[in-house]
Amino acid sequence: MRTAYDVDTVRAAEGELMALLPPGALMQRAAAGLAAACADMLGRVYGARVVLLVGSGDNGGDALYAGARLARRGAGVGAVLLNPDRAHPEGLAALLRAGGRVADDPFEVLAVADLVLDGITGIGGRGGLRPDAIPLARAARGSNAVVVAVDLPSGVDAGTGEVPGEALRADATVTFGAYKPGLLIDPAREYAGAVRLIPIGLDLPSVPSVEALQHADVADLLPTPGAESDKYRRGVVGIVAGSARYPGAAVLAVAGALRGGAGAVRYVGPGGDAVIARFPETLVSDGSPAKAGRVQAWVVGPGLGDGPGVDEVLGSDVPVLVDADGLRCLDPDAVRGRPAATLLTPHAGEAAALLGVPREKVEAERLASARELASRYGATVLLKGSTTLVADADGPVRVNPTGTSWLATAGSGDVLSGLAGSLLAAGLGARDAGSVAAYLHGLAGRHASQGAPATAYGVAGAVPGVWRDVAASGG
Ligand SMILES: NC(=O)C1=CN([C@@H]2O[C@H](COP(=O)(O)OP(=O)(O)OC[C@H]3O[C@@H](n4cnc5c(N)ncnc54)[C@H](OP(=O)(O)O)[C@@H]3O)[C@@H](O)[C@H]2O)[C@@H](O)CC1
Ligand SMILES: Nc1ncnc2c1ncn2[C@@H]1O[C@H](COP(=O)(O)OP(=O)(O)O)[C@@H](O)[C@H]1O
Ligand SMILES: [K+]
Repeated sequence: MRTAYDVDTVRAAEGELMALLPPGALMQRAAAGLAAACADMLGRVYGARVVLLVGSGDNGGDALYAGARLARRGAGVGAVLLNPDRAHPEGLAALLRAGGRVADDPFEVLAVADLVLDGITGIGGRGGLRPDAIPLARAARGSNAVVVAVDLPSGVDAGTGEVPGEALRADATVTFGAYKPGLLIDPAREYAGAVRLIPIGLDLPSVPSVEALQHADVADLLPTPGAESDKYRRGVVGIVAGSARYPGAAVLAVAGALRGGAGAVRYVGPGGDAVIARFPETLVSDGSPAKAGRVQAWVVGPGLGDGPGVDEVLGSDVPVLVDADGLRCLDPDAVRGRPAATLLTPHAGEAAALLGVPREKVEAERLASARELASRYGATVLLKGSTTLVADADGPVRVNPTGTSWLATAGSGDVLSGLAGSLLAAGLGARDAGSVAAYLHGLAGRHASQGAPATAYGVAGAVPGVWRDVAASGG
């Protein structure tokens, strides 16, 4: 599991450790790791031209000490001090002793730099870049240099992944002690580039604020039939989806559900013929969900239009996943009062409609939006998009790292809902079902696409191969 901690937790852990160590030791650990990472990226340090963007806090101190280490190895290091009177004094002295210097003309050195270290702000930054830093960040981005953010790209919000103004775009981020949520959640994640974690010995709590499943975690959660399993014991998932206008959504949701580990898939709705034509193993009916037979979980909504079934399914006593058209006019009280888990799977537009805010606000504030929805509905919320989040009202939020923007194709959300519903029927809790489904779906998107446009149907077809790969990594 990859874990990320909010700023207060990181500061508390740093404080405890600092009390046990000689002054400055922690910053030296950070700077040593940072300098080593920069040396890797440069390949050859001797003769390399390195520019440090130095703010007024300890983030700038890290950059100055790392710059001193690179200068001692023969790099030409120039520091651009955003606030010369407040630059970290010991760090600046170390740089000057090592042969580094303060740059006279920032834009001149940035234009020819091989590597730029962004030490403007770290976890102490508030708001976006200030006006004096904006042209420097742009010049760094516009140069041929590798741009490396120290701890965080300056201007992003460490705790939430929000980018409140302009921020520095890095090729890589070297972060200290722990991932911060902003390094995993968009839009900030995009500014961070490839993230490298330098351990500095922090003692962190067992419960993080954000976590991301990795192969081995997913392998442990995948349902696997045992000797005594039969199709009912493996779980039956019911799919209420599709309409005369959107018959394909029924096929795609079933396609996902058949790959999600349930022992059987029941389809209820007007798309039975289309479903059977593609998937003869589906149990289809066109009556009401209650008459379709027992299921262990329902999926309701993909391509449903104004079709019936949402209220009836919500009235059942099994876990329910609500997606797409099922999310329109969803009554918080009806969801909150349910005796079993409810998993809502909106994209940003649907989440915005539920929250009564513009879509842009949800996209800018993904973590807060998912949490707010989860709390309003007393449900688990899977907020789709470039980074998919799975949130309950409290506890760690899961962020999915596997997706690809090729998944932004019509119908891929239908496949995801079937997949997640099937995992619910197989017995996973809502948080696990949502995050495992997002993980497999993201990888399946990559396999189906391989850098070219993918179809939603192709994504569903790629799930078994991904499942095998992931299962093989389990203990
Ligand atoms: N603690 C430790 O043990 C370790 C900490 N480590 C390192 O310390 C970093 C945290 O350092 P920090 O607390 O000094 O804060 P930091 O991020 O440098 O920024 C604060 C300064 O920036 C300013 N400022 C604020 N917003 C701004 C803006 N938008 N644009 C421009 N300026 C802005 C604000 O000043 P103001 O002008 O607001 O008075 C303040 O002076 C952490 O990220 C890691 O790199 C590592 O060495 C490991 C050990
Ligand atoms: N830029 C992106 N990067 C990664 N994944 C994305 C991106 N945009 C969309 N996705 C994923 O693609 C799927 C689209 O789902 P959805 O918006 O419901 O589409 P549809 O309604 O057409 O099925 C979701 O799983 C979402 O997370
Ligand atoms: K920084």
